[in-house]
Amino acid sequence: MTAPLVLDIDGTLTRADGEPGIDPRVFEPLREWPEPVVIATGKAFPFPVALSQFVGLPERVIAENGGIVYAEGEASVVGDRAAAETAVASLRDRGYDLGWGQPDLVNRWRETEIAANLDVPEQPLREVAAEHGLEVVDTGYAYHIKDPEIAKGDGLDAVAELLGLDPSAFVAVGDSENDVSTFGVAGESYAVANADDAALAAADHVTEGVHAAGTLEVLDLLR
Ligand SMILES: O=C(O)COP(=O)(O)O
Ligand SMILES: [Mg+2]
Repeated sequence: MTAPLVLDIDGTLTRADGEPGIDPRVFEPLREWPEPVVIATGKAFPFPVALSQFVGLPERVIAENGGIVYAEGEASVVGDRAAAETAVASLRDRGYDLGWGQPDLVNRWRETEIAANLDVPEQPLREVAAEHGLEVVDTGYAYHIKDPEIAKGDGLDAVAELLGLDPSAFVAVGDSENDVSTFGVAGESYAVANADDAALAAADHVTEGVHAAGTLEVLDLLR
């Protein structure tokens, strides 16, 4: 039976062959999906909006790990970037930067948290985050310096309410620790086979395929 979907981007809609980018095989089934499709990502707000528009989906997005939620024409911004900025200032004092170079397209449009490259040493990053009451979430694509009270799962509650749906009606697919809260809110959850230990442990099911191949499996199962 089809169900509303909540889908992560990186590691989940990405190409199964290890090449960069979204797997184009997901475009058509998502565009034709008979129920709402919510994109829930750690990326800054413009990225899931653009993905939705290019695929031809109504924009229903959870961005910045729950920091920004948009659906049915309504946006809400939870939290602000200022605390993460002060943590990053401490990081710079210790001689490190965010590792993206300039211009920094990862953080340029980010409103509620800041992301660091995985090349940045983890220990000083975690120390400066903790000094400012923040956490570091490792998505396998970036370290996110964020408010521990903000999570994709709360974003799903908010989007479901805007859609007039029970959050437990959703089927979730994801690949990393930033998807664990989504798995807790959705009624059914799938980790793709490439998922990290936290996502594998939290999911109800694990797909055979990696990345988008795993997500396509879930779509086939539900149809
Ligand atoms: O932005 C990241 O680090 C990962 O993004 P994702 O939540 O879509 O996997
Ligand atoms: Mg991911």
